[in-house]
Amino acid sequence: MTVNPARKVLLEASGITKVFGTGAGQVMPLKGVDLKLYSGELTLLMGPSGSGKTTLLSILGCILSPTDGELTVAGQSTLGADAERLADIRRNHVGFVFQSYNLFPTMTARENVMLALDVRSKAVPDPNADALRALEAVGLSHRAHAYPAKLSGGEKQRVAIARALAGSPAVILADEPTAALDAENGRTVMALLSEVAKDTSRAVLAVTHDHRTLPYADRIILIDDGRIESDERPDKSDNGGGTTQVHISAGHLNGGNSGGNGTSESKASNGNGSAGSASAANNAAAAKPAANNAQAKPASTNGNTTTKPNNRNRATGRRRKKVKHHV
Ligand SMILES: Nc1ncnc2c1ncn2[C@@H]1O[C@H](COP(=O)(O)OP(=O)(O)OP(=O)(O)O)[C@@H](O)[C@H]1O
Repeated sequence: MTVNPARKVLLEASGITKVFGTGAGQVMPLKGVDLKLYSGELTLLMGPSGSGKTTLLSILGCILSPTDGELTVAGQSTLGADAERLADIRRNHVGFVFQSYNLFPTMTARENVMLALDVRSKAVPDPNADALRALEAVGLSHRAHAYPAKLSGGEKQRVAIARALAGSPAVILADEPTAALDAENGRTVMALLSEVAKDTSRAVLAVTHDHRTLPYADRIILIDDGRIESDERPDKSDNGGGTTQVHISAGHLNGGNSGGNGTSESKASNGNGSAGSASAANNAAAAKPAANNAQAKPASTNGNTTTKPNNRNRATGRRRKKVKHHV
């Protein structure tokens, strides 16, 4: 696959290590990760359970600090940053999308998006108009006044993407964005993320176990035991029949799916995966940053984990993730 020579590095991680605990209970989920995310690209991060994906995503999103190594997001180094500075970088430069959507149930789609604008620290003259533009960008302006309970799973995830886009962060990080969705909605959401990633001022990284996401990737990174094992740009070729073949030479794509050792080839169909909204995705750039520094947290979770017993996602049967939730 050809690489756009004009692409910019929007996130750079160098020598990232992470240690949890001490003594006999110590674990090191990341062992020196170097990674750059470029503008205009959708990158997938895949790997076996426990390989460090969530920990890495949390560090890249300035939720966790690395034990060692340096992270630069949109030109801002986090080296030596205290919690407040990290939060500031996160609020202004990172948008998150979670598998469980994390919408406030008592707020409409528009209000959920406006809330994200509130946490950005630049002023927005008309947050209402900006929120509506972000919803238009994901094809949901007609659902602006609907409450989450009245939205389908796919619509909820599209609202979550609008929320992530609000304020035009440089980096969008998605944690298993299709895991709770059926095939059609999963394709719609991936097509939308793929469109979102085409913006030349934005990079998108999605952690996923879902092989249905492969056709949308510009780049696939495999992590295993805290180290990057491979970093490839899939050979995307459309056979003309609406099926995109994605070829990657990774031996352990994880999730119990690809199987085999040594080289394997993953193929996935994207069908016609139309994101009715996708063409307008760039318009989300119009959703401008806003005023106060308040950290919005989902009321239902108090900003923390939503992991529940037997709370498994529809596509993989895996337990829902435990990454802290930030708007
Ligand atoms: N807060 C923590 N304290 C101690 N150990 C942790 C903590 N968070 C993660 N770990 C450990 O770090 C390792 C990597 O975990 P991580 O959640 O990053 O993996 P993952 O690739 O996201 O896994 P999965 O696909 O199952 O979600 C695991 O061994 C996990 O138990």
